[in-house]
Amino acid sequence: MAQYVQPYRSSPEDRPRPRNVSREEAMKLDGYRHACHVMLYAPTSAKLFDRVPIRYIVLMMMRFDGRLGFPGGFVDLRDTSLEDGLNRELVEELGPSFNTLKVTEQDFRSSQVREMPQKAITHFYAKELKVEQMEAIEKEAALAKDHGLEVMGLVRVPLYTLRDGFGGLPAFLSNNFIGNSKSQLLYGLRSLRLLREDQIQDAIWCSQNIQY
Ligand SMILES: O=c1[nH]cnc2c1ncn2[C@H]1C[C@H](O)[C@@H](COP(=O)(O)OP(=O)(O)O)O1
Repeated sequence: MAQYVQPYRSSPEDRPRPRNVSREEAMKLDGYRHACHVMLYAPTSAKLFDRVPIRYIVLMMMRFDGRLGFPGGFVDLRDTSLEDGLNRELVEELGPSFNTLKVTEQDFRSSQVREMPQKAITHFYAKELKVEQMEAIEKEAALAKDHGLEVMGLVRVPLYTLRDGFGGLPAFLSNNFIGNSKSQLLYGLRSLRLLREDQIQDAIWCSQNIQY
């Protein structure tokens, strides 16, 4: 359930940055809420315009607040584990597939602690699927409980950069992202080697320096 939180009044540079912690350390910290989100991805041989390789389908969503983020949400560790709580959120946001297609501890990638706007730990997961599973999730999501409410729609992340130097991943990165989901996306692309480091750096640079 989304909660209203007082907006930031400080400039971005003044805000404390989230820090990486191990899963073990994260689980020992007191006084923090835990949120879990997952990057679902699937290798594909599809080509845009029969020419530009899509390479991977990577799923994010447009949230109720107009920002991009990954599926998932807050998990109450008093009555569930991180992964059970995450799968429950996924059923609400994406549909019943996640009663069987479960995200597990093996899909865990990282934890980050933040102090503002409220003390929270964000746990990030990534799960590889087959194209057919991904397409089934996309179809099913329109019938999920949260569709049109907390989830305005699923989006695929373009991993290519078009000839104009901005279309594709750079333009996508210039959107507004919730919390640390943009750094989670870049971390996921990097650590799973869905893109090379130079491709990621170029896309970040173009997203900040070129606008069409
Ligand atoms: O994709 C995300 N990556 C990191 N942090 C995220 C992401 N999406 C939301 N958040 C933040 C925002 C909130 O502080 C918490 C939980 O938000 P949400 O997913 O909207 O969860 P509820 O529906 O409120 O349970 O994580």
